Amino acid sequence: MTDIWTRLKDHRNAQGDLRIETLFAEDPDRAAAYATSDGGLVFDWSKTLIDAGARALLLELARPVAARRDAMFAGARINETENRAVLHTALRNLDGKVMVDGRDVMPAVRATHERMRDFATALRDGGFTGQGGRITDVVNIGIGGSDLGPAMATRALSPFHDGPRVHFVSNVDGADIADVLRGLDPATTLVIVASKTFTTIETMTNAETARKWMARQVTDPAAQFAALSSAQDRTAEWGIDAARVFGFEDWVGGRYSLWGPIGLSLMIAIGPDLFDSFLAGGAAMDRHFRDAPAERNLPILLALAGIWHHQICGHATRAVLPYDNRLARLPAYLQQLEMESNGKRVAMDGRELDLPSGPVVWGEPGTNGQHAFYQLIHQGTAVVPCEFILAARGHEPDLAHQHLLLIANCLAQSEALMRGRSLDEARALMRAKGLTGDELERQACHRVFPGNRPSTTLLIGQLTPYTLGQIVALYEHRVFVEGAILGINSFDQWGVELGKELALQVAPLLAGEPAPGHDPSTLNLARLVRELRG
Ligand SMILES: O=P(O)(O)OC[C@H]1O[C@H](O)[C@H](O)[C@@H](O)[C@@H]1O
Repeated sequence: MTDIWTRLKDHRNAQGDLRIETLFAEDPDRAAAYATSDGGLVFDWSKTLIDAGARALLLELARPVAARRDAMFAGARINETENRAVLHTALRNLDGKVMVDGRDVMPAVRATHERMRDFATALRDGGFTGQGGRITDVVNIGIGGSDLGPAMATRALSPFHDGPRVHFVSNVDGADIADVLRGLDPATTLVIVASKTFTTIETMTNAETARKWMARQVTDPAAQFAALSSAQDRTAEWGIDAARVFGFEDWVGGRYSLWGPIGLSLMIAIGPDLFDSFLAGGAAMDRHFRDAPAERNLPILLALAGIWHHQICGHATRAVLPYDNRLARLPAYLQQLEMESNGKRVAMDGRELDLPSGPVVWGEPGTNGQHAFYQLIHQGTAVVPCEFILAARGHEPDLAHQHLLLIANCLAQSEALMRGRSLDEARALMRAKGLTGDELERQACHRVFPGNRPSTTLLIGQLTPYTLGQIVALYEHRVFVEGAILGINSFDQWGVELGKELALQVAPLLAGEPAPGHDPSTLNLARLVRELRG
């Protein structure tokens, strides 16, 4: 562990039971000094125990990030275990020139983007039809990065939908596709098979099911399929016409792929111009990440707050709490982005990490979470740093009073987490209710909130394609910064392989075939399943 980590831990230890409120009392400018903004986004990290000393040390920790950031944007093969460049940023900076192995990759990126625009426009204005007429519904079949991004963003931007209805199928559980296809007309439905590798078993199984469903009603099912993939040989083999295949290169990681062809369903829903506005928001965040000094650099500050809470303070999880119902899928999206990227046990050079890697990320929109798990956040024994996300304006002018109530709840939660309620305050409350003596004491202790629980708030004006682009790129770069500081390769995902391999070996067991090498518990469970299936 380098000296700087030790100094940070020492600093935290020296803080002892310092309270966040004390930091505000000592520094009248704290609220403003720890509310960093760019491009209309405000990141308030004042309700944390990061004081001036911690801030200086954290910024020192971030110093080596710049070189790696520049290497990423320059197309260096920073994904070393897969020997790939990392250039999802090229998908949203369409005017640029990006060299990979001496070749400018941007003309091809722009050409695909144009084809996507043309296809989406044709679907939306009726230039492309199904065998039963105008396309009314689009079903995106994909999983992981080929699902979570477009599903999250499509839901987030529902006020901007003016195209065909868009649905998502991901799970290999037949219940998923059955529920989505029920009620759809195959003759007016377009199925998009989204898979970078075009080998993912869930996606290929669902795609086959959709093809059979389509074939029952239309004469040429393949004509109503499109594919998004970097494996164009496989899409052709599967029978999808190259005119409806939108490709991308291996330097776009699955969980970073929303900006290109994998975003087609979103483009169809909101239209190409608003999709470009989403890209512009992401590109603006890229410029900010590249140009802003570390002390005002939002991705760096989000990452440093994360490192402070997880690696330094030892808080095991982080809650993402969007006070925006349309961001309901954001926590799931961030789970893949953050946990698949930084949930590693070895550093880039193969040595075991001597610090914890990324935290468990979880969450639900407010105010719903308040009536479910906030009890633990306020009074449980574990400290859960909370990340609130909030838009000043909603999209329902007639319901502005509800939006104000939503905002009030969000601000109240972060205040309550920090402030808490002392035993004396709890006693006074009980006294006001007429309790006295032992009964007062017995009840009061349950009403104590320890407080001093950290939170940050990301505030935006309104959730639009542009601001969503800013937010998604912000989180991508935050993950990058955390990975760079920890020395992790944030762009591979070897940890998903073993389970996939074993699933193939377990399948014969379920059919009652001999399959050597399984443990007694798995054998027993497979036997019980066979019995229950009859
Ligand atoms: O897009 P695909 O190749 O179908 O991959 C879909 C997903 O599968 C894998 O399990 C990876 O862990 C994910 O990173 C990826 O997004």
